[in-house]
Amino acid sequence: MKTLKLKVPASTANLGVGFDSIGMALDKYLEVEAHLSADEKWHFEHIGPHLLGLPNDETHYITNIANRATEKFNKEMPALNLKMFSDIPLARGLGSSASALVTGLYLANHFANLKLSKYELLQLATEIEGHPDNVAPTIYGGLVLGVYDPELNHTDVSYIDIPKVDVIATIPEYELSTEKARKVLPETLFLKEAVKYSAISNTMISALIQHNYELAGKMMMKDGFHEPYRQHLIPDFHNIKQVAIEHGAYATFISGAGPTVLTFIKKELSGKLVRALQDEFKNCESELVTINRFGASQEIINL
Ligand SMILES: Nc1ncnc2c1ncn2[C@@H]1O[C@H](COP(=O)(O)OP(=O)(O)O)[C@@H](O)[C@H]1O
Ligand SMILES: N[C@@H](CCOP(=O)(O)O)C(=O)O
Repeated sequence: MKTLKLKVPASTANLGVGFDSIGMALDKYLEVEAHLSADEKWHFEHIGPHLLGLPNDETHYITNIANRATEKFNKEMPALNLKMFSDIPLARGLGSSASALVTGLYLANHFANLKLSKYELLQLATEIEGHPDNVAPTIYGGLVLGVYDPELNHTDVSYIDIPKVDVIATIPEYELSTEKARKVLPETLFLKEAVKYSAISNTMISALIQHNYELAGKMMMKDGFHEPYRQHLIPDFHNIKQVAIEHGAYATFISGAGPTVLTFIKKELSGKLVRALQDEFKNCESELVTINRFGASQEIINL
């Protein structure tokens, strides 16, 4: 039986100061095997702890996305049988919903024969998500910067080299939905503030391009777009940052909408810090995560 196999990475959005614009793909994955359903109904089999509680019929988010994509191109989405495994914890700021969204689009592209390019998949993904910072690295891999213009319904993206640093994710055991974490943000900023924080963001990117991680890290921790409004939702944030800085980290910031906290640190220092974080914050899982360079991948196999 012809089966589509997808491997779709996690992501960390914002990188401190790039709210809704900057993101990086991580080596954690949503993996899916899909084939046409014999009884024309959707069936999901979830393997592993991270997908617990998700529906196993057509009410699934992935079905919804696949149907939306096919309707847009006046095609029909056939029902599928899916087996899914994920090591991306849900609602932790590691882009689980973006990986599900991208999965839905890849399924539609293949099974409804939409023939969309990666560029077009990105346009569609951003139109649905409203910002490219998770979906762009999920599709392309690496570190991606982007902007979505809702009036033109168009997304532009650009890439820079992935930083040569070690990355530590400190993942709390509780969930924080992006929806809730967006509700605490202000509607507007004064021009003076917007100028200040976009200047910080510009400087951060330039420093990353020059591999000046001291300066990039300093800028990453001066965010004014989201972190000040969200940090109260993550009670350990301040202390995690403190421990990381004491261990020589370049920067510690909220991953996506949180509650995961991400740290950039020199390769020589990362082992000691990850063990210290694990010892100190027992209600969190602290782990070294690598950066994914290639984005979502697919292959067709005969099972
Ligand atoms: N593989 C998946 N299949 C279906 N729905 C998913 C999947 N992954 C995530 N979701 C949905 O997305 C929600 C989490 O999204 P969100 O709050 O944006 O957090 P994050 O994307 O940071 O993990 C989950 O509670 C679930 O409803
Ligand atoms: N820019 C968004 C990113 C949300 O990322 P997620 O991984 O938490 O879904 C935001 O900060 O709200």
